[in-house]
Amino acid sequence: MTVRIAEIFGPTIQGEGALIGQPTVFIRAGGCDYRCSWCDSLHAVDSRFRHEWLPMQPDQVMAKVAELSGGQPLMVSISGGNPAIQDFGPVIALGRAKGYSFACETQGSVARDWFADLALLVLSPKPPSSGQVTDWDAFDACIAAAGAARVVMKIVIFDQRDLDWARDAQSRYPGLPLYLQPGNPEVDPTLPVSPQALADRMLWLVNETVGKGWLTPHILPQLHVLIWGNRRGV
Ligand SMILES: C[S@@+](CC[C@H](N)C(=O)[O-])C[C@H]1O[C@@H](n2cnc3c(N)ncnc32)[C@H](O)[C@@H]1O
Ligand SMILES: Nc1nc2[nH]cc(C(=O)O)c2c(=O)[nH]1
Ligand code: SF4
Ligand SMILES: [Mg+2]
Repeated sequence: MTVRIAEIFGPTIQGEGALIGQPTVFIRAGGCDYRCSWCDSLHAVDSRFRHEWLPMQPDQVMAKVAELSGGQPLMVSISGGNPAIQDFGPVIALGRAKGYSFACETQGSVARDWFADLALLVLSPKPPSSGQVTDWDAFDACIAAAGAARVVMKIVIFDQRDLDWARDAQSRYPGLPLYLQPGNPEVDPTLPVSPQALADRMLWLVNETVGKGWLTPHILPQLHVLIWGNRRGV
């Protein structure tokens, strides 16, 4: 069985959420069941780019990961698109046998049994600004599928409405560690990103959460955007 792969890149650092700063290689799956208005990875979502997505066998995927990591087993981050619309079980089994561990980013719309084989499942339900609607039953199924694996929730915030929505999500899942990250409205890979604008969005988010007595979330920027802007493959 092959998987459709938009890109495999690294080693880089995990720029978002619970593993921020950790060296990792990314496997970006092609194809998504969502169409978020502000998606920063359209080259792995929009069918206009479908011709760039390569069908790969699990051993080909892991050979590329090993080449990029210099054969050193590290954390592999599976993202997309939505990797959960495909079967990454064989890739993860092969990688784990070679000493790699795996984290996966998904919106929580499709549950997979291979979630239980992850070192970390990052569930990133989409707030109102995305234009998508969360199916909480599907989200619950993702948490159940993860079993004993570590699970966190990461929510992108563009505005006050998103923040109110995130607060509801947190009260729905009080046991899930919550990571908030400011939304990046400038996702064109050919245009520069303003570090000051990134800092301003972080400041707004900190003031609207910590400053409003909301004390439990982790609030983090997209570190890779700060370093490399919207460049692909970093
Ligand atoms: C490109 S998505 C791929 C994985 C999966 N489809 C998902 O959304 O979780 C990876 C992460 O990037 C976040 N993201 C996408 N576009 C963004 C933007 N414009 N600003 C900030 N975060 C963004 C998503 O919310 C998600 O947490
Ligand atoms: N460095 C880096 N960190 C990331 N964290 C989540 C990413 C993603 O697109 O899923 C991402 C990415 O594309 N690059
Ligand atoms: S779910 Fe993720 S990959 Fe799919 S459109 Fe939204 S942000 Fe992009
Ligand atoms: Mg990204």
